Amino acid sequence: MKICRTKSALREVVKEFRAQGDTVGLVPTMGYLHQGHMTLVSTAQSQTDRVIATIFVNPTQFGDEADLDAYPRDEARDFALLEAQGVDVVFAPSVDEMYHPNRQTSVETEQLANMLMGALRPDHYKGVCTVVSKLFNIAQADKAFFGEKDYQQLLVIKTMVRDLDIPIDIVGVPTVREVDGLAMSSRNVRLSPEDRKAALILNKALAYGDYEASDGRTAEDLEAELHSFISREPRAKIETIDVRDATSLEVPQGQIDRAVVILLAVRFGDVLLIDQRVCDPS
Ligand SMILES: Nc1ncnc2c1ncn2[C@@H]1O[C@H](COP(=O)(O)OP(=O)(O)OP(=O)(O)O)[C@@H](O)[C@H]1O
Ligand SMILES: CC(C)(CO)[C@@H](O)C(=O)[O-]
Ligand code: BAL
Repeated sequence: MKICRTKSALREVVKEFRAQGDTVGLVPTMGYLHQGHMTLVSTAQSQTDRVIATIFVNPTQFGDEADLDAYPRDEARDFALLEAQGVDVVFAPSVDEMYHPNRQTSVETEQLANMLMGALRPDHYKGVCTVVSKLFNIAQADKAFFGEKDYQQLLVIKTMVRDLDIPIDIVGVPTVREVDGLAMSSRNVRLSPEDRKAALILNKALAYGDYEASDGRTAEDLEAELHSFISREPRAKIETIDVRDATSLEVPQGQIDRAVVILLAVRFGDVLLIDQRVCDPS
């Protein structure tokens, strides 16, 4: 496995792959890898000849300095996992390598970036779109792979690619869960044992919501029911519960009769967890 620290080193490797006629898949991550990331990698390996994983904790998508500082990192372990899985290249640049000191350009999907998680984390999706478009430009991959767990992020990136005519296919990968149902996340290691147990309420709420969605509810009713369901867990501090159209993220009008997505953002201690589920009662 090649480790590239600079953009020019990565461009050179990609040029060699292209010369051999190989297709290239890109898996962007912020490291501290778990089985969710490894599933993105194996999906990429099944669809492209060469796979590049990137590890970069992107400061421009963190509004909260403390969240950035607390973000877990273990590069040696990440490299070992990627190598064992047969990844061709890992791109792990420094912040100075990624960003010009006088950078002036950013990318934003104006509407999608500022609703839901974007309203909760101002400028978050602007930071995501900017770094992801830079990664796309550097790696020139055929396909890029993202988790459905970060549902709004996936839609934001698909929209950016559509609006800016970026020549890449975006592939969404279903959420990988622990055996007890908790969605895998790098932030899970920061949960206390009590909060780790309490966080199981999220997946239970999604199953409950899926069942209730098919029973002639409005989105507003379902949000209220999910609110009382999750509130039964005293350690859960609800940030947002939203039931939205699964493709536009608009508020659905009237009884739910088409695919909606339930989006949860709930804090346990100081850790904000997100989870989602698409429900299609039609
Ligand atoms: N449980 C999961 N199943 C499938 N894909 C996932 C899962 N968790 C993260 N991903 C995807 O992995 C990619 C990199 O995500 P990231 O490195 O931020 O990991 P993370 O576990 O989501 O971290 P955190 O939620 O703590 O920020 C994203 O496309 C994300 O959607
Ligand atoms: C896509 C991403 C790697 C951009 O920094 C990040 O938002 C993530 O890990 O989901
Ligand atoms: N997986 C989303 C990246 C973030 O929380 O910043």
